[in-house]
Amino acid sequence: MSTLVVYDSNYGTTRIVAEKIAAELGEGTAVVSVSGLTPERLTGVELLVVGCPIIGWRPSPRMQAFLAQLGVGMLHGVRAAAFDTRLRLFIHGDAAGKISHALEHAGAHIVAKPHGFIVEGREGPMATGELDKAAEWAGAIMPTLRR
Ligand SMILES: Cc1cc2nc3c(=O)[nH]c(=O)nc-3n(C[C@H](O)[C@H](O)[C@H](O)COP(=O)(O)O)c2cc1C
Repeated sequence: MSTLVVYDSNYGTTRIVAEKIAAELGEGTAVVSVSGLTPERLTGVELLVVGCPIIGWRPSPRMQAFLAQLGVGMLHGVRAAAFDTRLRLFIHGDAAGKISHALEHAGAHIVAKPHGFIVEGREGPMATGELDKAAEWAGAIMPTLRR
């Protein structure tokens, strides 16, 4: 299966989560930054996982710009899931849900509930146990692919 993890990251924390998820999804899973990425890179991808930090209660600007390039139906036949990294705030906003919605709008079949992983501070690191949760979240995607 052709699997791609696309991430955005300002301080490197979300990249670490993306790499953890990719490792869980199996050998051969590619991990790419959203910077400079064009939708053409998604051609042939069967499983797409997308994640970024929450910035100002929504997906990071680079991720928003990428998602805006996805045309309706462009992800038809692609299975997809989304995550974000966020602070432990009372009002933290959301990126994972919004990414998931955008992927679905582009035609993807969503295979996991959007999930937010907690960072300790703006520049990271991940809060204790959150990388394990990321691995668990990714691991739960695999059985859905056999359906
Ligand atoms: C300008 C700015 C705005 C942010 N806004 C939010 C926010 O609205 N909600 C939240 O939970 N975290 C917010 N954060 C914290 C980021 O989510 C955090 O920096 C990110 O998870 C770290 O991941 P990274 O190392 O991949 O950049 C903000 C961070 C920055 C720099």
